[in-house]
Amino acid sequence: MKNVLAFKPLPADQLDRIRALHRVTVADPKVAPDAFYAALPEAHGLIGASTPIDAALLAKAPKLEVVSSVSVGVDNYDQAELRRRGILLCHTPGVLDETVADTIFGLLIATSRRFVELSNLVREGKWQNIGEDLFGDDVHGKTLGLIGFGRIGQAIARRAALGFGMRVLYHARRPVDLAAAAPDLQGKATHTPLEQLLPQSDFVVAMLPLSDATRGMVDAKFLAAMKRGAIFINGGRGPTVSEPDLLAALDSGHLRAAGLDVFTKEPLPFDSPLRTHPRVTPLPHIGSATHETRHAMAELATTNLLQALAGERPTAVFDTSAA
Ligand SMILES: NC(=O)C1=CN([C@@H]2O[C@H](COP(=O)(O)OP(=O)(O)OC[C@H]3O[C@@H](n4cnc5c(N)ncnc54)[C@H](OP(=O)(O)O)[C@@H]3O)[C@@H](O)[C@H]2O)C=CC1
Ligand SMILES: O=CC(=O)O
Repeated sequence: MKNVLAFKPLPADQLDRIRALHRVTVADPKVAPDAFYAALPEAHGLIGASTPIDAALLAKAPKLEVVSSVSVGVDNYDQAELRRRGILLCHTPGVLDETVADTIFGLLIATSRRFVELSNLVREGKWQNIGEDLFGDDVHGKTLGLIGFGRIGQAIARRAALGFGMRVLYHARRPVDLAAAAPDLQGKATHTPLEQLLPQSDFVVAMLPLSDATRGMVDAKFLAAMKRGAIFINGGRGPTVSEPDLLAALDSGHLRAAGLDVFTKEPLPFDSPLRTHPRVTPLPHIGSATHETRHAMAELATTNLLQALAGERPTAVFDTSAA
């Protein structure tokens, strides 16, 4: 029997799976720091999400064998330190792709058709004639530029190309072998250099992991290269975008709107201009937040944890060798 520290609450059925084999403490360091730090020195496994796990914290956990994240993105963890210590890092790729792609498509439609602004008109009792000044723009038939074309990017491309008749261009460091990875997208998504993708796209969606290479990638130069009147959506990680540069591009009228599920600082600070900007649709990082998908993520994270603690190779280990 080993010691597991859940740093976020887990669904009851997944906690039961762990409790059948191990001792479990549930303590979120932001909510119950005393209980969390009391359990840390004896913990063999950590499971949870959205909490930075840095070298100082890891130093207080000498027995740790595995960190199992209920997320696909693992930028919150000190990967180099985990690798140095030989601690496995596990995550939840694949099970959330369709749900996140739905969220991103919701943002495409909400921004282009001005859902929030027009819904507020109704709520405020200001619905009169809907004249040209309140019209939106079509989504179907337009050009989508995807920055990041991994599991989730491809699920977004599928909706765009097969459902909405959009032309799909994508940027990633390497072209994807569509015949092997996504045969249904063959001939429907084109690997395109950034400098050609940006001026052609009516919508640019960033679906990037956060790394040294992607931090600040969407900056003034990137935004200036976008087509005038285009819409920018960020579903990856906040720090891949320079928020001041994005605000400047919106305020100058160069960009028509932005849809943002992720921010440099989360929760979004109350004084952030992005919170109330009339042409920004902000969401509270809910890409994967459905009952079904959050449960599937917790289930995969639990499986990863139990496999690691049993000395087996977990289903979804994140490769920290590049850290
Ligand atoms: N908003 C939300 O709730 C959610 C957000 N996310 C975020 O989305 C990210 C992507 O998830 P997923 O699709 O599963 O990840 P994948 O690893 O499958 O895809 C990542 C993509 O980004 C590309 N990429 C990586 N680095 C660069 C770079 N420097 N320049 C250009 N392209 C790059 C990769 O291609 P290549 O390596 O060839 O460059 C690949 O196409 C997660 O890491 C997470 O941060 C995930 C889930 C939910
Ligand atoms: O942002 C969410 C994730 O799974 O990564």
